[in-house]
Amino acid sequence: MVEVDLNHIYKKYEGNDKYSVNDFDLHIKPKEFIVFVGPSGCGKSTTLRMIAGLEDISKGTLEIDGKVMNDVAPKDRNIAMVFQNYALYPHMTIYDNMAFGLKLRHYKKEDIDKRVKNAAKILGLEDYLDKKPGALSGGQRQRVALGRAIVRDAPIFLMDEPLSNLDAKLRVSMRAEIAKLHQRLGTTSIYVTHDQTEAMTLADRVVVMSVGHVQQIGTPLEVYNEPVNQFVAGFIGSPQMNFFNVHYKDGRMSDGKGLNLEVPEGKAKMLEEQGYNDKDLVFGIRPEDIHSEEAFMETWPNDVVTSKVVVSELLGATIQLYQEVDGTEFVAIINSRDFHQPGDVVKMGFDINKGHFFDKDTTLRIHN
Ligand SMILES: Nc1ncnc2c1ncn2[C@@H]1O[C@H](COP(=O)(O)OP(=O)(O)OP(=O)(O)O)[C@@H](O)[C@H]1O
Repeated sequence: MVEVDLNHIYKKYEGNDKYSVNDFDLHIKPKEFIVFVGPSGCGKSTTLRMIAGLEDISKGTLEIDGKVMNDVAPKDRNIAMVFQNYALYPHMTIYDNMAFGLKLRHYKKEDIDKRVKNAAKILGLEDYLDKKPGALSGGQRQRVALGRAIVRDAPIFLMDEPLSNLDAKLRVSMRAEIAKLHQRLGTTSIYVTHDQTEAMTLADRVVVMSVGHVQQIGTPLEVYNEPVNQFVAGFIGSPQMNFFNVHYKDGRMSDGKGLNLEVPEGKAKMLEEQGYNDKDLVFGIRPEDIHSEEAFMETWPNDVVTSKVVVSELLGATIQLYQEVDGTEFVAIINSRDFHQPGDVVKMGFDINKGHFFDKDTTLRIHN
């Protein structure tokens, strides 16, 4: 199995005055599943394409198993890539589509046959080998595209938004198939997506990017529970974390309107020790850390907010309750037993200990 090193990599496209990728520094361990995630234009595809050799690296080095690859041609990097628009040949059968890359590389006929049939078995495509892509569903076509990568037996898989052309339901099932495939083959994989759910469910480690810069690298739980800054906190998680502009003073925070809450001792001490007493801050709390249970509100009576329901989305076991307090909106995920209609006035308990404070200027998370 193969490791990949991106050492302080930069990319500037010809004609642009700014770098599209800045100081990308990452060591990818053998068998790791890495996901680059971030909004459109953040530089994730560019980074992937530099690894594949489809774009030049402006500065820094790319190493595969300790060998510098910057000037090695894409075909000699031993990398298999799956694209968003599967790029299948419409006039060829599924068998020939999967065999094509191997034929170009002059593999023996028997070897090709063995590899294609094995990949078809892994992907449940055995009954479709004689068909043309036009006869297949979107999900099946995407499987063929994966099959083309599998037959190569390449030690590195690169995937650029491979599921984004599929409908929502198919995306979820293909996501699970990709996870299973990775468990089975153990190929070092790099996957690009703008969908944080895909990133969280597939990755061993996530690289969160924004406007050409890596914001945080960590396991899905690390980036969820310990975001380095407000961008990561807001980007990872759905619905997204609620943010409030508050003023903190002597164990309380207030937004100057309907929000005036007690800050538990530990958090208050942390803020004061770092010089944040009597300062403006951003407070962030995830929807699942806002509670409707009486017992919670009795325990923390000074962290209860009275709000008005704006939208109530019933998801089954839970409801996403969008609410408003003096013009400030927030969302809570609560048990659907506590169902409420728009217009209802409700009380919600904020679990401040689970929340995060961010420096207003640097946007960095304040922590011990
Ligand atoms: N061929 C190119 N020439 C000039 N600039 C480019 C080129 N390709 C990408 N860029 C610029 O580089 C930046 C990063 O683009 P990139 O495609 O890597 O982002 P991305 O995160 O993959 O976004 P998306 O999900 O929209 O593809 C963007 O500002 C884009 O305009």
